[in-house]
Amino acid sequence: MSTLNNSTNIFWQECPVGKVERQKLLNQKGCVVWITGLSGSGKSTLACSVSRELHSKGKLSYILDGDNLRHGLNKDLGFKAEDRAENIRRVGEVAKLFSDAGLICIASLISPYRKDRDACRAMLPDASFIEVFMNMPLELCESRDAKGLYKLARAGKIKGFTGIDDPYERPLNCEIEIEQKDGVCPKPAAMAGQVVSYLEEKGFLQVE
Ligand SMILES: Nc1ncnc2c1ncn2[C@@H]1O[C@H](COP(=O)(O)OS(=O)(=O)O)[C@@H](OP(=O)(O)O)[C@H]1O
Ligand SMILES: Nc1ncnc2c1ncn2[C@@H]1O[C@H](COP(=O)(O)OP(=O)(O)O)[C@@H](O)[C@H]1O
Repeated sequence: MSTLNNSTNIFWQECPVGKVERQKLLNQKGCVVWITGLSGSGKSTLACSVSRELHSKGKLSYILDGDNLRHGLNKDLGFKAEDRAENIRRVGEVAKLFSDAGLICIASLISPYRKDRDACRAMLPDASFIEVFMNMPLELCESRDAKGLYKLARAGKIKGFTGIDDPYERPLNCEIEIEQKDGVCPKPAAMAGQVVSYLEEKGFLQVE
């Protein structure tokens, strides 16, 4: 029987060093911090700030940024729903590997569909998928328009832009929500503090 076109006759190879041993080495627990939200909501800013804060505490993290991964791993994908689903699935699988390696993996993607995010959650061991919702109003994201994409979307030059003519499904049960206080967005360090405090409280930054 030909095995050229499918993944049959494959076997799981056990590795000599396990996740628990890697976590001991690093004195931290592997997990995935999954940041979701509109373009311009501050996902990358938060990811960078969390990573920097963790680094200063001697904790190893790695950022998987949607925009960056679309330059390589996901360069064959566009923005229709099935491409976004495949984008999220692949990043979920990569995040799972980083988490298994013992790292705090910070994934920063719009990830607009609840079922795609939930599928990533289901790939990870219990409680190690930490969904962070950048709950920023569209008006704020659009006013920032750091890349000029909202302007192009409003002009009809980009079709299917999230929040304009493509959906964004808000999380129903996220672990962390970042939102404005009295109409003001918290500073990046404060947003990162919220995430790092959560990781500390849940015991991800040390092993017993
Ligand atoms: N149609 C459309 N809709 C949304 N975003 C678009 C689109 N076209 C290009 N971009 C740029 O792609 C970045 C989002 O990539 P993601 O991989 O995070 O998207 S997704 O999770 O698959 O929905 C997004 O980056 P961020 O602004 O950092 O979110 C945009 O720069
Ligand atoms: N907490 C914040 N306070 C002020 N400006 C912010 C904050 N977070 C992000 N920004 C700014 O908003 C713009 C979009 O942020 P970015 O992190 O690129 O968003 P996203 O990754 O969700 O597209 C950037 O110019 C960034 O400097």
